[in-house]
Amino acid sequence: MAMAFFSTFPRILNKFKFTPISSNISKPLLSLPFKTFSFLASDASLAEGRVGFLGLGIMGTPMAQNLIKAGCDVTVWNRTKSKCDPLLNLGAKYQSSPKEVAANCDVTFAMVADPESAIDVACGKNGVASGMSPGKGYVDISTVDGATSKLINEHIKATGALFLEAPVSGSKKPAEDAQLIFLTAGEKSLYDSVAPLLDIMGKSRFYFGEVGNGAAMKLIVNMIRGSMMASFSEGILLSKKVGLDPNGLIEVLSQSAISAPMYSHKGPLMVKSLYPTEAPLKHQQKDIRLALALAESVSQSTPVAAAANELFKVAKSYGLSDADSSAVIEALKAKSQDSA
Ligand SMILES: NC(=O)C1=CN([C@@H]2O[C@H](COP(=O)(O)OP(=O)(O)OC[C@H]3O[C@@H](n4cnc5c(N)ncnc54)[C@H](OP(=O)(O)O)[C@@H]3O)[C@@H](O)[C@H]2O)C=CC1
Ligand SMILES: O=CC(=O)O
Repeated sequence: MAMAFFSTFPRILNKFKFTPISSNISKPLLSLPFKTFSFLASDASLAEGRVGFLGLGIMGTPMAQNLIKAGCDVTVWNRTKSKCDPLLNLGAKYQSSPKEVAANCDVTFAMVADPESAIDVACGKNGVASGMSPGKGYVDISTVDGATSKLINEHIKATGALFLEAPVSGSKKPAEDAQLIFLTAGEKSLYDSVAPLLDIMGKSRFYFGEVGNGAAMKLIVNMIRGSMMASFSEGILLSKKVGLDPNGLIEVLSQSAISAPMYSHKGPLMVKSLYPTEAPLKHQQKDIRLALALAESVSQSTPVAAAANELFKVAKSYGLSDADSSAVIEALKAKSQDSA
């Protein structure tokens, strides 16, 4: 199939002196058998590709900004229209529905909240599928389950267009700094074509084969993330209770074999009971919930994640859905007070 936009991105990248992809793929990835590398198409004679971006929340806004700053021709849409304004001020175009964005762009990205919104945006009335046609591509970056991704794939493929799922690991700051990790699966030719765009927004990318595999990888990563955050919260509170400085714990962890950037980044704020939203707690709980369903579908026992899920549910019931996921610590504080 002739994919007009496939060969257009190199032109954009040449124009803006984009770093070749091989230089920003981190080394350890090279040893993984399922990692696929792509190279840019060489025909730079076609018109520049038009890129659509749907969903301008915490993640979508900086990702779309990076595309615009790199010189891409970006058209945006968001359910709450006012969130488009900062992007329009940077030079983005606007269309009034996902359908119109898809119809006016060569490749369209979506970064929305959850399975329900991803299906709505892709398959609903005035959704992406109704604006798709052969030669176009749709890349869903939202974190959803495999069944949702497969459903969207079917709707997009029925139009003759191509589909790629590409959820990301990395939060608000990595999105701003173009340091995201893309976990993709689906149409390989679309992966190859949009690789330059993924590289504008991220630091590395994986290709996992058939649709659903990228979603599964993302859910597993975030299941681990949620369990880590719950355990870290317990550690902070326990260190306090036994008279240790929790900042000391954070320092020790940072030098230890179990150090994680998340602990150093969020820990000092958690000690001060501050939870500026980077990764909304409701999304973290959604990810563990979906990961638990995935585990159940293959009869894999996940008791640690199940316990973490309960804690996130308690935090949600305390009105912390829109706080950062680190606010899960509040659920433990409340628990200790309840039992005191
Ligand atoms: N924040 C993070 O650290 C990370 C988030 N993710 C995942 O990325 C996705 C987006 O996250 P994030 O940007 O943080 O979330 P936000 O809550 O900040 O943004 C959610 C976006 O989804 C849109 N949306 C919600 N419901 C609908 C709907 N029914 N129809 C159309 N649009 C809808 C919102 O529109 P509106 O503005 O109108 O509400 C908004 O643009 C989620 O799947 C999340 O799990 C992945 C990695 C990291
Ligand atoms: O979804 C959040 C992340 O840090 O990844």
